Amino acid sequence: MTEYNDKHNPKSDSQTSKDQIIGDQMTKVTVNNAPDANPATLWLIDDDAALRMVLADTFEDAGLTVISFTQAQAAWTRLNDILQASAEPLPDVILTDIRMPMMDGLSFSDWVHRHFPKLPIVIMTAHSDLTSAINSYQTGAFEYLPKPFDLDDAVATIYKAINYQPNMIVENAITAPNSHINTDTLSDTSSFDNDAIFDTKKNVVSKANSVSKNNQAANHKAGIQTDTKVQSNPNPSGIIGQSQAMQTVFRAIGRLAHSPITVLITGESGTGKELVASALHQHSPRHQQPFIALNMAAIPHDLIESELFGHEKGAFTGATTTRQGRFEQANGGTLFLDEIGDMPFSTQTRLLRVLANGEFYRVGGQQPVKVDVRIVAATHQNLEALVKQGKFREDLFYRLNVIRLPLPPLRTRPEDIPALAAYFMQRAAEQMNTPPKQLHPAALQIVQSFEWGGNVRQLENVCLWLTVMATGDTVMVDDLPPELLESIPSHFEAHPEQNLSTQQTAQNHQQQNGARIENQHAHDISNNSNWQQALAVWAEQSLQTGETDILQTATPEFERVLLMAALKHSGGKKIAAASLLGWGRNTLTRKLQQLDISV
Ligand SMILES: Nc1ncnc2c1ncn2[C@@H]1O[C@H](COP(=O)(O)OP(=O)(O)OP(=O)(O)O)[C@@H](O)[C@H]1O
Repeated sequence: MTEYNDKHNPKSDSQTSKDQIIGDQMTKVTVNNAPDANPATLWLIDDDAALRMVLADTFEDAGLTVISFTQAQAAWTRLNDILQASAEPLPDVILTDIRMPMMDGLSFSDWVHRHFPKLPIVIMTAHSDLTSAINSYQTGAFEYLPKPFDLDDAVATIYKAINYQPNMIVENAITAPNSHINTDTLSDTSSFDNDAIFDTKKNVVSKANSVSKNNQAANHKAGIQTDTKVQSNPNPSGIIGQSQAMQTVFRAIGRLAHSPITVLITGESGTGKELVASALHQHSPRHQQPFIALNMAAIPHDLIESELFGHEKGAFTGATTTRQGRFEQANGGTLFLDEIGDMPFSTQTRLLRVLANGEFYRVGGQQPVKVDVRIVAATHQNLEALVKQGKFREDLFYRLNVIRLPLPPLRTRPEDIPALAAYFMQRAAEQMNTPPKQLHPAALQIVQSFEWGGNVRQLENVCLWLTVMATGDTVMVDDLPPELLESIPSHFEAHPEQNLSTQQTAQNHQQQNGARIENQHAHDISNNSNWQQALAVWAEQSLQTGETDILQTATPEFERVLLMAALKHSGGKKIAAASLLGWGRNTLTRKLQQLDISV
């Protein structure tokens, strides 16, 4: 007989674990290995049996009583019974997947949060984008775990949820002065598959979460509303990124969007500070009010005060009418103060006053103006250093620095580049009214290893440049702009064959090819000591950018490398090279033609 435990009634004599499905609900007899005689109870909801089993084992090993459900609806039914005054106690925490048949995890989380606001829910999802993070937190979830996640991190998150004090979900992150967004519980999400696979017991890899058409009907029956507006556009903020660093940013936006708290976004120029500020506004309750962005570095210092606070008629020469400042224009919404480090000292003092009491005077004004504005500030400068140099007010710094959201430079997250480049190529093509171009894998490799001092903005501009300047549908290495080509180490020419001309003399061909082949070979040996690994990385990146038929792309490249090595070894002699490769002479000739290699 199957039974389930709760924390007030632990099954002390059980030393084994077994699953049994009863109807659509699976209960699990729990092994209580932990010394805690009164373990907390976790309800685990996922329609993937293998994933459920791994997670259940992990949480049991961590000392929890686990009750597993194959569907959110089964858990919902049980919670409904509890709501109808059943004697059964509530779980201490719920961990649920998002996409499941009948009822999805977000709708379930929303319902639970409305009926049991103190019951923490952790949501796991294979869709590690901003929308998933925002949606999860908007349903009142305690935490959001993008798959694949580290099981140790998942356990830590679940225990954090169990110990959490109600009403502290947002405050956790925002009330601690000068807190940075925590990256501790995140793991690398750059590679997830759509099939149910288990990498190792440590990394949970995602499954294909098919959404049942029954979802909406079931939700309707259960009186649950789903946010179809958000779901209809998969990426309304246009923020791309799957790297761990960007996951942290998404979680921060998800957590902070609903709070009126001041946020200081830091990061190099072009990392997306304004985009993130706008996303914070877009996903906030203020989204129907104005989002006003003002760049302190772009306004002459003597105009900043009237720009920010407005002025009365006659306040200064040229002030022929009374004018509202940005603060008034942003009333009810968000004011984004970009390059805050460039704000003049005197304006800093006035800003501090507005932040303190929400009031200010227009330039030349006698009456205080009261506004309700959320401030999001940004800087690429080191504000602490500016404070030390006496250029930035320390008290303003502390007021702005309540929550700091650092954005990672692009060079630290090359795994985001394929998707970003594909996105910008598509956008540029739409702008130019041409079909989108694709980066050849060799060109992409160079793009990914570039330093990107101008960060995402520079990549965006390069994609625009390529859309206009590159000739074919596929951007080859030679098509790249000079700054990228110059960045290639002198011994490395990614695809030397592209530079070979049929008009060169035979001797030139042989000499040049010999040298190029040698260089290429040296590069390959020094960089691809584990070529299978390099190939795996390439395959993963190609698939992430939505490529198909990758074998068709990879096979000629594979042959090209071997062919170049054989030619190098034979000193450019084709018959010898063919024999080194195990090909006949005709095959080699055909391959040279197919691969467009001139020897
Ligand atoms: N993660 C991202 N996904 C998609 N587009 C991005 C991303 N990050 C930045 N961009 C794009 O890059 C460009 C620069 O971004 P943004 O202006 O927000 O950077 P910034 O950090 O505010 O720059 P600056 O400090 O120079 O003002 C914009 O066109 C923006 O849309």
